Amino acid sequence: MAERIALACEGLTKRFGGFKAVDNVSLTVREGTIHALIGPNGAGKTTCFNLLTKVLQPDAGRIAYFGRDVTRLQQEAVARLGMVRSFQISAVFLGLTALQNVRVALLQRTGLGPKFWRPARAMGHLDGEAARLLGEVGLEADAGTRAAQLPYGRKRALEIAMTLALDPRMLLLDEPMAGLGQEDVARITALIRRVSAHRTVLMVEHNLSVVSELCHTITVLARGSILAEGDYQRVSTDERVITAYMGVEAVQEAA
Ligand SMILES: Nc1ncnc2c1ncn2[C@@H]1O[C@H](COP(=O)(O)OP(=O)(O)OP(=O)(O)O)[C@@H](O)[C@H]1O
Repeated sequence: MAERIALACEGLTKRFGGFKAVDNVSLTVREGTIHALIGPNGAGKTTCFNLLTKVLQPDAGRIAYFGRDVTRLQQEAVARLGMVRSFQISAVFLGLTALQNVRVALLQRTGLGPKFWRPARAMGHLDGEAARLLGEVGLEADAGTRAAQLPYGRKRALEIAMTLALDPRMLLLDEPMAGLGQEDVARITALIRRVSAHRTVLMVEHNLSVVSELCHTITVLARGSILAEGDYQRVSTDERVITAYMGVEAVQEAA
């Protein structure tokens, strides 16, 4: 069977004033793979990710999701097509329990988001599904715990459960390991691998050992352009990639 392309962009460009933060980037994310966007600081990863996730509009280029042109669609519209950017920890309601937070995300999927201040009884039918999603991320025992009380790694897992509540076919994760300690990194790595079964994942990630362990394809950006692409073995031995990373380190050391 022919391999399908989940997400593709062509000639993606974004300027801030006269500066091109993303310069003519074309990449394809194959269905069912975990694909990473890496690169030294200031490479344009976040800008590129924000373009792909519809937070920013490109100045040039086009984006296709499963063959459909989504370049001009809003974030909510692409989410309805199954392309979902992860909830940020800041989007978690700290005063609500883990279960209630997932319920809020489920309401968003059903289009009832803005009306979620409704009697608890009226939302009870969502609790089964919310509990199942908490189980999927290993938080079943924390269903009744207020999000404020959850340790950071568990908040990250809750964030993933809330993202899964939107029933994504493709997950877009923005630095999922940021701020996590060693043990949590291992847990969240395993969790992403688990939830990526039957889904496609694109992630921006600084932690290269996680990238090497988890990702099938890696796109390396530097100065807004693609420097190299391939599996970890290939990109990590690419002279241009080594120079790009070392160059930045050398500049930082000298500063
Ligand atoms: N809103 C903006 N206005 C002006 N310049 C911006 C803006 N956003 C990003 N830039 C610039 O674009 C370049 C790429 O930034 P971006 O945040 O995309 O890089 P990055 O690879 O994600 O970096 P980091 O790893 O440090 O997060 C940087 O030089 C940055 O200063």
